[in-house]
Amino acid sequence: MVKMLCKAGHTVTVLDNLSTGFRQTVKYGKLIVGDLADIHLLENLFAENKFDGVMHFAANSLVGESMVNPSKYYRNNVSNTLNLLDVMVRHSVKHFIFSSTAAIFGEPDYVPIDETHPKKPINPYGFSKLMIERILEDYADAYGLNSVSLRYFNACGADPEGEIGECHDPETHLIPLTLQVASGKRDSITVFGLDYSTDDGTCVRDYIHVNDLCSAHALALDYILSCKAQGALAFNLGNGAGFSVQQVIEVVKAVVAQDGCTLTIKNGERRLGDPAVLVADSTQAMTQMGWKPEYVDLETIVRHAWAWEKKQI
Ligand SMILES: NC(=O)c1ccc[n+]([C@@H]2O[C@H](COP(=O)([O-])OP(=O)(O)OC[C@H]3O[C@@H](n4cnc5c(N)ncnc54)[C@H](O)[C@@H]3O)[C@@H](O)[C@H]2O)c1
Ligand SMILES: O=c1ccn([C@@H]2O[C@H](COP(=O)(O)OP(=O)(O)O[C@H]3O[C@H](CO)[C@H](O)[C@H](O)[C@H]3O)[C@@H](O)[C@H]2O)c(=O)[nH]1
Repeated sequence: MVKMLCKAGHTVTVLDNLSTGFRQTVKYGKLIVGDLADIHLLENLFAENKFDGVMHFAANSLVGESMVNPSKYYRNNVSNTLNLLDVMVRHSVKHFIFSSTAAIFGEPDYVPIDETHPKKPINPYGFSKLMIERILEDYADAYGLNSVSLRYFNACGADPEGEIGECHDPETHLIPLTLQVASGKRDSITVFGLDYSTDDGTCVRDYIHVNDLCSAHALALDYILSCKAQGALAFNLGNGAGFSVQQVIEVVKAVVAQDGCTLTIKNGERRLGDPAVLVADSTQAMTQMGWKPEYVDLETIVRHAWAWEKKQI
């Protein structure tokens, strides 16, 4: 995102406590190492800079961890976000783009999931994000803070130029985990459940390229900066097409085979809390903001992620 903004001529300041992030990935813009819990730091930062808007990605985002340590999730994702929102209000910075998630919907009543779908999270992570969406509605009414919440489905891929890519520890996501098997970092990939009511029995997800998420953020910021829309908006972001776990693994297998790499695949039990199908209806983001995902082809997404993974070996 920072790369895209800087290339578009913006001046960007990054605030990150490096709890799960990495100094070396901030190749563009200025990095300030600090925590959103530090209100004095935030006050000084906003006093010293005249920001047009804020994009808020910082969060803890491991669903399983949120079940056993909800305090961490409500403190960081809700309380620390409130610190940020309040300092914005005090300094009259009125444009906010928020990283939300498909997890706010919980077990879907229907797919594809549009913005009017009931919001019934099934874990503290999802609740923490939904709480901020709710808070943003009140902050729009009371303080005139304009915001766009972007609910990502399964974020994946990597910088198409190969400069920046995904690096989580622990890694829990299907595509990077499968690629780590191909690169030799892991022994095998386990398919979590083959008894779902889907065509091949494995879960279906909507895989959306990180650069398409970034282009949606850039459009969202333009959208509220240009005063085309006000208030607290929210859009679902996905490719609109679902792929099963087995389909993803097949695509990965074909991509890595070109480098002579292979996969060891194991069948396992269902992972707790995994809905069978999560697919987004992104019509609103397209019609209202003019968003159009560019990297819709799963093979392209996997190729970009594989190019990044190969650089990590
Ligand atoms: N990766 C996905 O599939 C996905 C899907 C839906 C939503 N999201 C959301 O997108 C955002 C980014 O996700 P990601 O996968 O890049 O996660 P990530 O953990 O790689 O990035 C989060 C960043 O926030 C920083 N951070 C966390 N708490 C902080 C604090 N208190 N102060 C300052 N910095 C702090 C971390 O150091 C890290 O650099 C998150 O809000 C996440 O909930 C991600
Ligand atoms: O080793 C693995 C890892 C994952 N999976 C399966 O692959 C699919 C995708 O799993 P991911 O963990 O890659 O992604 P999720 O769709 O479960 O989670 C994503 O969407 C969630 C919202 O539902 C949250 O936002 C979360 O942060 C985000 O990564 C799931 O069916 C999962 O069961 C496996 O079979 N084996």
